[in-house]
Formats: sequence, C-alpha cells, structure tokens
Amino acid sequence: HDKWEIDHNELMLLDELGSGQFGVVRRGKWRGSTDVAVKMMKEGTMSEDDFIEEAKVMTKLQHANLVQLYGVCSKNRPIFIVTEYMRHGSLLNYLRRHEQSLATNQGLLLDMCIQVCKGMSYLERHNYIHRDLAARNCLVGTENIVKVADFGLARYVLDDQYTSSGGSKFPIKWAPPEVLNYTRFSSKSDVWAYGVLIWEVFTCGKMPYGRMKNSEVVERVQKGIILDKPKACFKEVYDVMKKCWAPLPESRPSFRILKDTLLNVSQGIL
Ligand SMILES: COc1cc2c(cc1NS(C)(=O)=O)=CC1=C(NCc3c(C)cccc3C)N=NC=21
Repeated sequence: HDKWEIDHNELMLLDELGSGQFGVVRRGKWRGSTDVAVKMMKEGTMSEDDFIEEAKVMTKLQHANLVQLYGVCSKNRPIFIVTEYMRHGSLLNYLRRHEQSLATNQGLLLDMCIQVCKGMSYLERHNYIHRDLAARNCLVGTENIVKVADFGLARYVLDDQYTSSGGSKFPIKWAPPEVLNYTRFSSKSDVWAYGVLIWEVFTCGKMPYGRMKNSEVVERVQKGIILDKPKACFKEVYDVMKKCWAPLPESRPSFRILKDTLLNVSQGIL
C-alpha cells in the first residue's frame, strides 16, 4: 500500500470550507480522529497522473510553516488531496477579517511574514519553486501559526488561462519581469511574489495595484514602478520589499538571507 495513498473509506467529509477553480475544499476527519481538509479536484482541471507522481515528493516536504500534505485518494475520480486542517483559513481572509486588531499590531504582522519566509526558505533549500506564492495561498492555524500552501500545484493546472502569463487568470500582480516576459520561474521569482505578500500583510489584505487592469500592471512592472509603502509599515520593512522587487532576479536576496534580515528588523524595531 503506497504511503501517500489514502483510503477514502477512512475519510469522513464534513462542512464545506470553500471552493476554487480546481474544486471544492471540505473539512474532514481521517481515521475518526485527525482533522483534515480535503480538496476534491474538479475533473479536467488538473493533469492528475502527473500530480499523483508529485504527491509522493510533496508528502516528503515537511516543515512547521508548510501545510502538510497527508496524501491523495487516487483510486477514484474525482481525486481527493488531503492536507492538515488550518482552522483560521486563508491568510488573505484572515487579514481582511481582523484588520481592526491587526492594523496596529506591526509585531504580529511582521511575525506572520517571518513564518512564511521560514517555509519558503525550506522550499528554497529543497530547490522547490512555489510558482504561486500570495496571501491567498497561505493558511492560518491556531496561535497565529501561518503556513505556506499549494506549493508547486500550479504546474499541474490544465487551464492555460491560469498557466500562461497572457492568460486572464494568471497571477500577474505577483509576477516579476522575467516571468511576465519569459515565464522563467525560480526561487527568485518566488522572492518577488514574497515582497508582494509582505505588502498584502501590511495593508491587511488590500489588492495590490487596486483595480488596475493587468495590462497596466505589466507596463508599470516593466518600467520598474513598484507598489507604494503601506501606511502602517515601518520603513525598514518597506526596504525589504524593495529588495524583493529588484528588476534582475540575481539582485534579489534569497529566502535564507531574507529570514535573517527580517529577524534583525524585528529585533531592531520591536
Ligand atoms: C477554516 O477555513 C478554512 C480552512 C482551510 C481552507 C479554507 C478555509 N476557509 S476559507 C476558503 O479560507 O475561508 C483550506 C484548507 C486546507 N488545505 C487546502 C488544500 C488542500 C485540502 C489540498 C491541496 C492544497 C490545499 C491548499 N487546510 N485547511 C484549510
């Protein structure tokens, strides 16, 4: 019995948590006691066999700031992807719901960014590129634990509106110039997206570039125009964002460096 294969008879599906373009996510219980989340992959949205191959690798990526993949139910269709359950949902929704209390708590906002950085530093160390890092793809658990989710899944999406940089669903606002021009993903393109994620956190979930059209955002990014400093954000934190948005990927810091930088900023200003 393959370790990553979960017997769907051992799953009890409970309330619906949300639904995205790849399917519905429901809360569940595994073997009667373990809280899980189950993503039921809408048929035809994903190259399933490739993903199942990848699931074997993903179950080996284990870190306190990565949403743990428990396994897949791949014997039936739709396939189920089973992960640990994060009781406060997506970071983006959490920021928006708790704006009042979070807006004045820079320490907590910075701590959330550092947790994401630790998860991303682990992926970087394992040469694993996320490709779709954003606050919507991070999840919040108990005691303000923040974890990176959905890492690497973008490669298996069949909808080319989502995968090609010209597509209507492509996350343009989190993409650096080399991804917009050549779809060249790397851990340094993840670093650019991480800079936008810090901006999302310090604006408590605002949409980057507001309601600006994708074509206008692309033009600005190509010209080197970057997002403004959020009101409630220390200058030192904005300086880190600007490092993440260096036009050339090789000029951007690694997540390993970013982690040390942010920890110093945290000690310095708090
Ligand atoms: C409590 O609220 C929630 C909790 C979760 C959640 C969404 C919400 N609600 S919401 C929509 O944000 O408002 C999604 C998950 C999840 N994993 C998702 C996942 C699976 C199952 C498979 C592959 C990739 C991923 C990321 N673990 N816990 C939660």
